[in-house]
Amino acid sequence: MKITAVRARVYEWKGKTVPPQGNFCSNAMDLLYSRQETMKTFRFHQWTVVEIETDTGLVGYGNVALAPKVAKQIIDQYLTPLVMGQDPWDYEYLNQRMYRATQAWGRKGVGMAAISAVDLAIWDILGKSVNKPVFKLLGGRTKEKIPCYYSKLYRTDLDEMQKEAETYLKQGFTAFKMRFGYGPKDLQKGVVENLKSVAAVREVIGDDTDLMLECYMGWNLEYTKRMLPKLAQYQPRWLEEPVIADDIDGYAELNAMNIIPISGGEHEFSLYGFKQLLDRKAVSVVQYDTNRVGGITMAHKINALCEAYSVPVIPHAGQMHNYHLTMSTLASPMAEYFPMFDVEVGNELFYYIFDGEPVAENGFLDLRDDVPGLGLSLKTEFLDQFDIIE
Ligand SMILES: O=C(O)[C@H](O)[C@H](O)[C@@H](O)CO
Ligand SMILES: [Mg+2]
Repeated sequence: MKITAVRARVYEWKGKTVPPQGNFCSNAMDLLYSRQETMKTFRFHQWTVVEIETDTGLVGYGNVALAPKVAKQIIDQYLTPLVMGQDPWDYEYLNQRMYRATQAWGRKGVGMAAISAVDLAIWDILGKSVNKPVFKLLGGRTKEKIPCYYSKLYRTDLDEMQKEAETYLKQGFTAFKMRFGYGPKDLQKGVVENLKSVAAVREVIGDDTDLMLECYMGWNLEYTKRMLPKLAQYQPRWLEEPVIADDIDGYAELNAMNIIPISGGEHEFSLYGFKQLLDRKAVSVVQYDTNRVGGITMAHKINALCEAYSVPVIPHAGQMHNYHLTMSTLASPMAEYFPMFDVEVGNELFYYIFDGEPVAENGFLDLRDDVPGLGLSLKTEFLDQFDIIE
């Protein structure tokens, strides 16, 4: 089998969007600007879809949501020439070829995200060529169904957050991730507001559910050290991305305090990036995203590394490319899950582009044994709400 075509298309959403409400979500820009300003950077309203065709007539789909227009340029100009005419079953060789050819500039960030999109499409083809779902090529079914956590609860009015939590508690979720709306610049008033929001959500979901807390890189080491003892009473399962991804020493210091497990990884890349996080005990939960980290080929290796280090893998964002990795390893106990919403941050844009995503029921997701490849097809229903950049 040979790769005969690679197409990278940017889907740019032009439909209705829900602007960030309230203090929405702390983030890395908060140390520079006001939240209303920083929330403008917090938009993922484009997605690049990669289609790879083979001489046997198969078509595989990959995707990338980090800097999608730049990722397209990287795919068109650098990665396509490296995979054209190649056998997709040589996926380790092809992943290494793309990774090593771009080492000078691509080993972190959008370079790896572009490689991931091509790699996902290759694995979609592999599954389709043997009529097996991708997880069956990685280790098979390790769970009857995948437990998942409801992920949203951005910081709005507390009664709105409580209503949202109640809605999804009633749908059977037993794990919830919420976002903080305040950080170091908001001083003690922000500390109080952060604690109020956690208390409000915990009050609704009860003490017998998992609660995860998301900072999205919006705090710093000093502030987090002050917050951890105050948050411990709410028994969070983890505190996510308190500092920026490059502050590995900060992660390690916070994790070593052993007050609340620190999680991260959605902004880390490659097998070596995660080896560094694990060697330095920087995180207690690894959260790579398979469409960022280097693709399925790379994520599969990281799963094995995490198993050896006894650090659980709970990939960022859910979405089918991550569910196959979670299904195929005991190192991954659960998945993140964004239900389909009006387009807000953009985490939900995936649902407007692809068909095939499983819908959570009672806090579980199922992957079918009889759907080959990644199990996705391109949705036509919302095409008129996208500008497509070929
Ligand atoms: O962990 C997550 O889901 C990400 O950090 C989100 O995609 C981001 O929108 C922050 O909530
Ligand atoms: Mg996160």
